[in-house]
Amino acid sequence: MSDLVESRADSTLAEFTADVCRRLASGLLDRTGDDLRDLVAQEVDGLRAALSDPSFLDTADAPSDPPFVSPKGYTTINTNPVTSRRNPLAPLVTIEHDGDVVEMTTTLSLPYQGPRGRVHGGYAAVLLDHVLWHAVRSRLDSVSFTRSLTITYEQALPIGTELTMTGRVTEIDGRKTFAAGEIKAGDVVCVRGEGLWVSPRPRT
Ligand SMILES: CCCCC/C=C\C/C=C\C/C=C\C/C=C\CCCC(=O)SCCNC(=O)CCNC(=O)[C@H](O)C(C)(C)COP(=O)(O)OP(=O)(O)OC[C@H]1O[C@@H](n2cnc3c(N)ncnc32)[C@H](O)[C@@H]1OP(=O)(O)O
Repeated sequence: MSDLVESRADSTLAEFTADVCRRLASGLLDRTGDDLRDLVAQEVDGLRAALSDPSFLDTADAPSDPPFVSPKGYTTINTNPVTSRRNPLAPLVTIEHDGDVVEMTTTLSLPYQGPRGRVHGGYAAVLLDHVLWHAVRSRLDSVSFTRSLTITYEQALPIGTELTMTGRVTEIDGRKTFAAGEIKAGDVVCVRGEGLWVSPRPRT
């Protein structure tokens, strides 16, 4: 990462706007009528205040995902639908590396619901893909892509409860890296995943 291409205030405004979008996306699914109107009005007021008076925004913390100029000279924004604070599709997650194990936590709200009260299985796969990719990435110098991912849904994965995703590499064989992990709600393993990540063939 190198030069910033936007002021800190503008990056903070962008992330504040993404948070507004997250709250609206949830509110649209659990509020109706006047309750929904109140939420929309409150968020619109917040956006207006943030635009007209920068001191409205809490700038104590540095923006999580400011755009930057990459070492290759491209202006880059983290678009990732799991981790980017600037992408309203991404829930707020923490990611920590502990030796070879990567741990990610998040709590998912209604926009991620499949069956009532349960996380959509496809999004559970997204979370596992991401945490396993991080585990793979931490062991390789090269880029790698998910080639296969097998998901086993053992228990309902709850909405509104903190989830912990863990991932670890199980084998490296040339361009192939195998990884496995799980998603827990509390102490209960709800979803398991295992897969293969392949680095592209070196250019000849
Ligand atoms: C890039 C940024 C880096 C910097 C990062 C820095 C900060 C990070 C910040 C933010 C995060 C950024 C990004 C993270 C994003 C997402 C994370 C999740 C990951 C993804 O979301 S990623 C998208 C989905 N993914 C794809 O878009 C892949 C599409 N695909 C391909 O692009 C090709 O498929 C490719 C190139 C992968 C391989 O192509 P290929 O032609 O080289 O492969 P080939 O067929 O040769 O297979 C090779 C060997 O695997 C064996 N093999 C194959 N299948 C097997 C199986 N099922 N089981 C056992 N073995 C298997 C073969 O038998 C052979 O083995 P052997 O070599 O021993 O013969």
